[in-house]
Amino acid sequence: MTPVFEVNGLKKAFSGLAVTNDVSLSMASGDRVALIGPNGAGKTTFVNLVTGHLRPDAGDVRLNGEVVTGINATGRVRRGLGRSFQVTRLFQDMTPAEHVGIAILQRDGRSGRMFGNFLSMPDVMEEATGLLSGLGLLDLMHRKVSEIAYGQQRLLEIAMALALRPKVLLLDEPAAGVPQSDTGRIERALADLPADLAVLMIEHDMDLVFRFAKRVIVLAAGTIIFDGLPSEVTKDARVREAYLGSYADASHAA
Ligand SMILES: Nc1ncnc2c1ncn2[C@@H]1O[C@H](COP(=O)(O)OP(=O)(O)OP(=O)(O)O)[C@@H](O)[C@H]1O
Repeated sequence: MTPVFEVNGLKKAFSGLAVTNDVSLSMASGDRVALIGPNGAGKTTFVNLVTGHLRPDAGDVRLNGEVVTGINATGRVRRGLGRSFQVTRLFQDMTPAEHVGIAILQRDGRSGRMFGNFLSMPDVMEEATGLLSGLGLLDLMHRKVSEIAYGQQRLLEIAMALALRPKVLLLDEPAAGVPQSDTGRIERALADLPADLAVLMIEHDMDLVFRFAKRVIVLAAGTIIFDGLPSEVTKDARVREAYLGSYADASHAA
């Protein structure tokens, strides 16, 4: 079966320093993969190469078998690549309903002149309501973003990414900055993501990684040093040395 997402021999250097160093991996529909690694390992650079926000020096990115390396970020979104952002990029004066509504219109190529009255479009609002309801945001859908909690803003980002009906979803630290009391909501949202969606999550919180991922990829100094089962990652000598030593030595060690 053709992988839904694949990168081959991806390379990127900044000022001669290899930040992505011959990275290859593939994912199938329904995969739940965590990408971890120490600060500066190159995780964000990798995501930017995949989304089309950075151009690789070598290698290619494929979606559903199609090489998209020469296609811009918008074209990749149209081909099924979704992304939520590490830093919140929401408009404080707009509501969740408006954010998701705009994402739906963009997906359908109906943006532009229709922005003004889409809140009165039954099909758009029905879909937006369903998405926001699925993420526990129904009661807040007509409140301003500035009035809702940070954890709920992160959920809204996921709702917007899902509105684009991705086949592959990149989640950049979905729980970062969310108070402990609200991380349960994020975890539930992750558990409820569509079963056939391939999800690649960058995350530092290892407890969340172990609850979410069926496969863990470890990046260190731009190179994949481990790609395998969560139960194996804490036992791997290179991973322990590069990243997980203290975690693996704690009671979580498998
Ligand atoms: N545009 C750039 N120009 C020069 N160097 C860069 C650029 N972007 C990233 N780097 C460098 O590349 C390396 C990897 O950075 P990157 O942000 O991809 O790592 P990361 O694994 O996402 O780190 P973190 O977990 O801290 O977010 C770092 O040394 C960083 O300083």
